[in-house]
Amino acid sequence: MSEQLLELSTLRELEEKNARILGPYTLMERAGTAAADLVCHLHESPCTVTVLCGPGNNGGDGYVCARALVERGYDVYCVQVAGKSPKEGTNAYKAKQMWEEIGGRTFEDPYNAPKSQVVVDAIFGIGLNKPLKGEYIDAVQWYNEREAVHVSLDIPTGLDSQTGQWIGSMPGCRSDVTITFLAGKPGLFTGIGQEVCGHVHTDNLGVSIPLSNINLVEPIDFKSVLAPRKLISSKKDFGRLGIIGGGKGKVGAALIAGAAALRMGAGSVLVELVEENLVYDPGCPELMFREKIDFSEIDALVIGPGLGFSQTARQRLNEALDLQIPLIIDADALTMIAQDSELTSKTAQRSAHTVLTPHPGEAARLLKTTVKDVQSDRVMRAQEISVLTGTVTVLKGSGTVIAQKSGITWINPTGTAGLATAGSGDVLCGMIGAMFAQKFDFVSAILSSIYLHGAASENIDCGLLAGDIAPSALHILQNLRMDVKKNGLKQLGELSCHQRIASHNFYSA
Ligand SMILES: NC(=O)C1=CN([C@@H]2O[C@H](COP(=O)(O)OP(=O)(O)OC[C@H]3O[C@@H](n4cnc5c(N)ncnc54)[C@H](O)[C@@H]3O)[C@@H](O)[C@H]2O)[C@@H](O)CC1
Ligand SMILES: Nc1ncnc2c1ncn2[C@@H]1O[C@H](COP(=O)(O)OP(=O)(O)O)[C@@H](O)[C@H]1O
Ligand SMILES: [K+]
Repeated sequence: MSEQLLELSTLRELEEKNARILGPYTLMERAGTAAADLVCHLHESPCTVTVLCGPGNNGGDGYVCARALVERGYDVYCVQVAGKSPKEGTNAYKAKQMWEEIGGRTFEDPYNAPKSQVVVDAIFGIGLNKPLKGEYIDAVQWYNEREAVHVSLDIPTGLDSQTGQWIGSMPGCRSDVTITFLAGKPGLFTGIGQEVCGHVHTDNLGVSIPLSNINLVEPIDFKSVLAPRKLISSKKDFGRLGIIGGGKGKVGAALIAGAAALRMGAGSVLVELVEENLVYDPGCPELMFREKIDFSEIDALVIGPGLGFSQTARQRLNEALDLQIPLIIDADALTMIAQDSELTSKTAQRSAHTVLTPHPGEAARLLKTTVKDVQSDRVMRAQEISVLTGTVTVLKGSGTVIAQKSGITWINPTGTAGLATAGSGDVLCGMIGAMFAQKFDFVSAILSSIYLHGAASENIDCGLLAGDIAPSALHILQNLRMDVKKNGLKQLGELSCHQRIASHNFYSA
């Protein structure tokens, strides 16, 4: 099963329930100890560590972590940020007392702490409910400026655990690693979350986690795509994808999508260019061109890349919406739907699978709002689009959100700024189309494409060409298929490909 991401209200319920079952202080002791384990893993030989502690339970986790590290021979200092001690009688107060009982040293000003190899952010966690001010901002600045390994407990201070945005206008802590407790939170993986959390380790603190509507995409979510192909098979078995694009002067997008679809295994691809003429693409001679695709010839359709807004484009979109085959709607086709309420309701009435792949600008058009508003709560906005249009919505960007109208939602953890290059969205819709043409179940078709598209950019943050993405995604897919063939599906649940790449990169640095 993939990793569950819990919303704030569920986390609070879980916290209360387990405090009743286990006793109020147990989870804090487990969280702080898990954090100490992680620090020891990151820096095996004892070193100097400074822990910034806030006034609440996040700070309490920090004091426990500090004590556990001293017990293992580390030289540890705590900073009571803003001079605020935890309230008497709270768990955090108890944690601080136990820290003092072992002779732990606490400063009020982080600048008095000695140079440290590891700095720990235990200022605020999920309880932050208003913008940081005064000495809290100073402490965050101190943290970010240290030349050290940066570790956040539960969530980087300042980040909204739901939305992945800073609370208020001031930026918060930026970390190399975040150890998050009980379960992941959506905000760690979307918006600026992915950038400021570093690698995220989840520790469930020995507690069983309830099923959630929000999950992280992992290879186990698309196991049907990971089965090897049968030896005896023909191109017909892998379906025929149609792609409609090619508005005036915009031929490239449909060709990029078509080439990506072939790479990802579509048996064949037909391209229709509504306002341009091409009989042959020298860059990808495998593509076949049709003046007008006969819809009875195809198994799935992508419409939108470079489509333009001509009368023909609009008419083809209208016809496409009537089809009873999977439909992937991208780019200009999304804008047309956003601007025409009849097209929107026609989209919502479709009975076959429909996938919308808006970037934040297109999402804003669909919801008649601003890009800023879309980015302020990506999970919520993706869910709103999927309810409005009755589709699966893929809200692209760092931490792509995939929302079904039933409310089931995923966040994709793969991808880098290397994907911020012309045509990478065209590649994605071609990849999704290819998976539908091959008749994988719709969840696997969508999640595999998004995951592999992102993973193809791993370790590359610039200079990637759109045309590089699908070959690299295919390589990763082949490796995953080989892994599954050799070791079975079980190991996928234990360690995702992304985690494997990520942990390898970080720990080997
Ligand atoms: N949920 C759970 O079951 C567990 C929670 N634990 C820790 O507890 C944390 C949550 O603890 P809390 O609810 O005490 O919250 P925090 O420690 O995040 O915040 C503490 C308090 O600070 C105040 N505050 C909020 N924003 C502020 C601001 N801008 N300036 C000044 N004060 C502000 C609030 O009154 C809040 O209650 C988690 O993030 C996690 O680290 C762990 O101990 C393990 C178990
Ligand atoms: N910084 C980033 N981190 C992760 N993924 C990104 C980033 N920037 C872009 N992407 C991905 O690249 C693709 C860009 O799509 P889109 O904006 O439609 O581009 P284009 O119109 O050029 O094809 C999307 O899949 C998006 O999720
Ligand atoms: K924190």
